[in-house]
Amino acid sequence: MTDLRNAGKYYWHYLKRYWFGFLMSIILIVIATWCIVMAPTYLGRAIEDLTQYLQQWTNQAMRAKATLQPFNQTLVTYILLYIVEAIALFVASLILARVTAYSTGTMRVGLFRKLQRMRVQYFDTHRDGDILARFTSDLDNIFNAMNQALLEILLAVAQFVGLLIVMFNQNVTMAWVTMASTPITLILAAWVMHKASVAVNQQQDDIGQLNGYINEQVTGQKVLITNGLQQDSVKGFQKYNAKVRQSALTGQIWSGILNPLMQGMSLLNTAIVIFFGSWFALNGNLSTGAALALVVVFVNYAQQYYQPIMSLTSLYSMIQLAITGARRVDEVRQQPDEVNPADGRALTAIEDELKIDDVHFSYLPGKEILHGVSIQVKRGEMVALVGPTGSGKTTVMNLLNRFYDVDSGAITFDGVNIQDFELSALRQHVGIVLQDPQLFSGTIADNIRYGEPTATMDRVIDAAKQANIHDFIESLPDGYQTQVSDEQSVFSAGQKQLMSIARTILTNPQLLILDEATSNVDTVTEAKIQAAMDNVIQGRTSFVIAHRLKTILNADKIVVLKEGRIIEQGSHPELLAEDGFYAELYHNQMVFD
Ligand SMILES: Nc1ncnc2c1ncn2[C@@H]1O[C@H](COP(=O)(O)OP(=O)(O)OP(=O)(O)O)[C@@H](O)[C@H]1O
Repeated sequence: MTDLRNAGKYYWHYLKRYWFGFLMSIILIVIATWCIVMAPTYLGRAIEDLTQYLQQWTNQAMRAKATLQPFNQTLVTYILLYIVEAIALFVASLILARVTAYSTGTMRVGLFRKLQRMRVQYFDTHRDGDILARFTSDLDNIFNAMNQALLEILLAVAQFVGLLIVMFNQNVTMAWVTMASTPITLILAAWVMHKASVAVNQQQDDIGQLNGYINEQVTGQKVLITNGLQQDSVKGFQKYNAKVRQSALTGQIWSGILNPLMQGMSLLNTAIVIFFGSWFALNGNLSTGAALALVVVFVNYAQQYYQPIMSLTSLYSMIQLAITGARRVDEVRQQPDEVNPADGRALTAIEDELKIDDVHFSYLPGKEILHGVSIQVKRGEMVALVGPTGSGKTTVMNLLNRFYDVDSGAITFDGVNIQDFELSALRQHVGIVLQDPQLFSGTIADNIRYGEPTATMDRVIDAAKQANIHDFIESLPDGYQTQVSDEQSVFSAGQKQLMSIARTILTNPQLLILDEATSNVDTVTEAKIQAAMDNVIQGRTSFVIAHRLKTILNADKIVVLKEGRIIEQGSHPELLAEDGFYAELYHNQMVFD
């Protein structure tokens, strides 16, 4: 029920933008419904007219007065009602198709915009495939249901209300008889629908997990091949697939029961109406024609009465998928946005110093990762973060540009808490070169100017030169205009790293964070990356997460992290003299190098 209410709110949020079209289609649907529910009364009247005509015609004295004119008139009205109904429904369906296309289009854009505003935490804790499933299967389910079911739902509701009004207008007792089976029908329907909705919810979540698994296995294909895990991968897939199959089957069975059940109830209801109608006709003081007409009209109503219920139940699995889709898409919509201060301060430069002051941080409540980390960096200095895996180096980086916010303590630029800066200004001045660089579809030039799309070609080339990748780009047949998504252009990890360094150089950040690549690159590329990093670091305040210590010997300060605590801090010679953890790490690495 909560799902239904939330889905209603979700749909209304988008439909109300197209209220005029929506209103027009509702008006047309009301007109069509009026025609549908009025038609049986004209049928009844035609029967009465015909009976009267036959009675007069069979009576010699009255035969001269017998005329078919009223019967013909009623019949023409009856036919006209169906023509108007057909036209009104056709136009309503055209308008609704347009409303659906536009509102689902807006939903897709809304979801994508939301993804761009959300906190990194969401992406860290949800699998890519599951996020993708919300764009694909969930939004498709919403679109299909709106396209095919919206008209039916509106029509069913209008028809139901219209029918009640007309029935009670015609004959109150017979109206109650027609409605007699409703409570038991509703109880049965609610029970089956509840069972189906549980299964359909499960089905969509299982599909999300299956997509997550496929995504993971496709991305990690090389790891699978090198470890000979293809068979295990298929087994894993079969496990997830079996879950989807099972929940889809359960959902289909429960949804499938609903329609035959309602058909059965409709037949039962018609039988009740015929039985009571005949009894009522025989025992009442109606003329034969009126009694006959009453039974025919209410048998017609009894069938119409269940029609809205049946059309809703036949669409039930589609509607349930759309309700579940709305829940899953709305779940994303409800996620908190990144926190941007109301009157954020502008950030133009780090003039003096950057300070990480007694920072405590946990990704998950109760599981602290950083326990009181303090680092002070003067403008233009280079700080290297070293430490065993899982010691918290990346976490410090995540806090510096507010991927996450500290639990306590503060990070300040020239004494101003970074949480007080305008978020976009902060991000603009904190450049990050990630371990695993990402290229986007477009040309190499587009990729280098990704952070500053208006940069001139001269600046792009200059950045590429500083990043030691210009010669390579020039050697390509299309140079800077080479499409990176082209199947012909597959770049090595080192080349991607260099392009990503060029991209960062172009944005000219005040603070630079380099997550040193751990991937194995050849020694020539390694030297190029090192030179590019030296270029980009030159004169800039920078944090380097170092895995190979020989790359950070010149750092102004080396900070050694272990289990989220700083255990040593100083320059390379100072730390060697201390002969502690760093010295041991260094000597061990030197042996291997
Ligand atoms: N998004 C997250 N949610 C929960 N815990 C996380 C998350 N990211 C990292 N952690 C945990 O935080 C701790 C520190 O991780 P972090 O990535 O900062 O280490 P690191 O020093 O950069 O390691 P490495 O050298 O392997 O990259 C680890 O125990 C890790 O499991």
